[in-house]
Amino acid sequence: MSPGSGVTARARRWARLALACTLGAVAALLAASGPGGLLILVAGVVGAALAAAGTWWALAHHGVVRWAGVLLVVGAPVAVLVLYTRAGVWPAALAAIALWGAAILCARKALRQIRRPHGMRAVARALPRRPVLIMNPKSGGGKVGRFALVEKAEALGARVVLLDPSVTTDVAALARQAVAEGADLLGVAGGDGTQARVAEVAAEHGLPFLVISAGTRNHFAMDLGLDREDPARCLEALTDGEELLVDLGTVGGLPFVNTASFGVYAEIVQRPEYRDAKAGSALEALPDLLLGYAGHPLYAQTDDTRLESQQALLVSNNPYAAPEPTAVGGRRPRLDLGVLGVVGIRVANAAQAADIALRGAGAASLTVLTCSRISIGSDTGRIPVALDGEALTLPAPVICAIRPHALRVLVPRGRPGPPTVAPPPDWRAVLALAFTRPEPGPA
Ligand SMILES: Nc1ncnc2c1ncn2[C@@H]1O[C@H](COP(=O)(O)OP(=O)(O)OP(=O)(O)O)[C@@H](O)[C@H]1O
Repeated sequence: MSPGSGVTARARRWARLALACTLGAVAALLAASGPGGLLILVAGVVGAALAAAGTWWALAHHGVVRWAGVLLVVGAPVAVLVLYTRAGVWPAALAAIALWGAAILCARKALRQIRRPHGMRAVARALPRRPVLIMNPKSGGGKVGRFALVEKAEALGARVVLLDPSVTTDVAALARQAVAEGADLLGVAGGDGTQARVAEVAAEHGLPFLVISAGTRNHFAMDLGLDREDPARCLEALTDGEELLVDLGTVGGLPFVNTASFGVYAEIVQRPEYRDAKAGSALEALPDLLLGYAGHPLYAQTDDTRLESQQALLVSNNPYAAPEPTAVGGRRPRLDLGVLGVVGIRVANAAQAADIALRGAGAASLTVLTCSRISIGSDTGRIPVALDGEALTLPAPVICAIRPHALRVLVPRGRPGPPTVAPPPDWRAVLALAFTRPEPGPA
């Protein structure tokens, strides 16, 4: 939307406040005695760049270099604070940082006012009469038992199929059998990988699908706006539900609901020790993967863009709001835009890591785009993929695509809704907003 359309007086006030705070931050820098303002600015930027470079050395190396990196991550911000104090500029620095923070908050608030209402639109549907729910008793460390999901679901008239934790069950086959026996809704209490496999069967048969947030991470449930603290609340959809029509991603013909990750992260989750000691195993493996990756880089081709020598590629079912590698636990504001989100990462040294810390999604080592289809290749015959966090390898090239509005998801009408997303502020839009005449509001 252009800033001129639908601009309200309130949006303009927030935009002007954002600009006033920005000017205030600049004034605080100028007010610092002598070259103090420049010192604050330069020391701040250098400190952030050094901390990012330290992060790179800590992740991409072993031994002494790793420890030197850790020292830099901790030491750089401390050194900046000491410098501010010794130069007597800390009050000005504090004021500048506080005003800059306020400017960003106001800018986001202004932009939120002009954004079109963006929740996914739910429609009323007849409630299911023969729902079948597949539950994994081991998911989320035993949430099925802890929240009495079997008893609660059966009390609402659902048939529950409990997975046997001692064997790996083909859940798609179970779901197909349930459909053959007359199920009119399929649901899963389990991790996102299991959700994807059963969701595909539901989509294939045009049946509604119920997501029960009984996994550990529950990213799909989060972006659907479901309750992640109490999975039992997802069952309310069986008696008071409505439907969302969402997209499904496919990788080499396999379904995914959140992400397909190629490269460094995919290599880490292939390791058998990953499930038991996730952080430790990742730290052990990262140096080889990051620095040794030159041997088998990834390349990718969309309809109009080619990406060369990528270390990691993250393909998501709809784009993330803040597509930066530092935006851990990101969110997708919508799951029904009919496009894949793609983030390509190519970091070879500490300077490029620092560039990402300073410029975020604008850094040269990051590529952020959306597309409806992407082909991913490598000079090896098979490519490791983490599909909704689960490890597999697929023959290259791997084709990722989106199936728009393929899945009907039944959600409770009283769901909490997704947490609000704060995208990075677009200052050109804020500037335009601040000086645009507001449109007359409704009577
Ligand atoms: N089809 C299956 N049959 C039997 N066991 C399974 C099946 N799928 C997963 N498991 C096992 O169940 C456990 C829980 O996995 P699941 O992915 O459901 O939840 P989680 O790991 O707690 O959540 P998340 O996927 O969010 O990390 C794992 O040990 C996994 O190996």
